[in-house]
Amino acid sequence: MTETSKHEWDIPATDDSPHEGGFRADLQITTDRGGPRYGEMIEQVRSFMGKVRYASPTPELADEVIEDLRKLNAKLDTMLVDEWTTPSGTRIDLPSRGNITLPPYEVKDGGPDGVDAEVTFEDFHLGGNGVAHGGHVAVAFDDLGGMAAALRTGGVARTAYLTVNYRSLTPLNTPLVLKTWVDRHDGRKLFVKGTLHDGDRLCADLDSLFIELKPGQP
Ligand SMILES: CCCCCCCC/C=C\CCCCCCCC(=O)SCCNC(=O)CCNC(=O)[C@H](O)C(C)(C)COP(=O)(O)OP(=O)(O)OC[C@H]1O[C@@H](n2cnc3c(N)ncnc32)[C@H](O)[C@@H]1OP(=O)(O)O
Repeated sequence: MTETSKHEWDIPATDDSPHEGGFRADLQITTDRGGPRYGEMIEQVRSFMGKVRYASPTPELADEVIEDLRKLNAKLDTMLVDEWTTPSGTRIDLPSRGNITLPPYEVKDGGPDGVDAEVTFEDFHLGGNGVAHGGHVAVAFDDLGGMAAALRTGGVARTAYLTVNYRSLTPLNTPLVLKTWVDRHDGRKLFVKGTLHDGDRLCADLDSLFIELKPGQP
């Protein structure tokens, strides 16, 4: 981990903020980390990952891309912080909170009754035959199911099981409606259901259990 603090939006990692269990209790939700163009940077990376999925470079082009990527990786090496202070995952103004490991989604409505989001699986999320990889569908359900649980309890929960039923093919590059809601809440157990629709067509549905973490639980 390297430290830099050249800009007001650089928040360096420190050792004095204790790790309190699996998720940090004082997880900050911010819109300024990473600067005003962080979202654009994430978009470029997403677009690059999608192209890599389909690109068949000549050996010469592969050489060039490797060189360019080395330079880019070296740039990012100068500004790495820990997972609690990276903008990725806390920028609620950006799709998927700026978290590149999630398919991009926008929360249209969210509260104790559930979450209503629009998700788009992109070229990067290709499984085969032009449609989304089932694992990426599960990732979207995990995050937005976890969000429904978090918004119900006011604290972060962890996935105990996640069952996804794939009912029909999930298209790429199409805005889809993903809904999650707490079907039953029993002590620390939150039984979360969800659906993913392409228009009227059901692509997949979710049956899951999230467990509310105890204070300090790793
Ligand atoms: C502060 C701000 C708040 C607002 C924020 C709003 C914005 C929020 C935004 C964004 C949210 C982001 C959301 C992200 C979501 C992602 C979540 C993940 O992907 S998590 C990673 C994958 N999951 C794991 O790695 C788990 C590994 N497993 C464990 O850690 C444990 O097994 C755990 C925590 C799940 C349970 O362990 P135990 O020791 O705490 O609890 P025990 O006693 O075992 O279970 C409690 C009850 O649940 C049942 N249970 C547990 N696992 C079960 C299972 N698999 N099937 C059925 N029942 C199970 C047990 O039988 C027990 O039930 P009985 O109380 O006795 O009735």
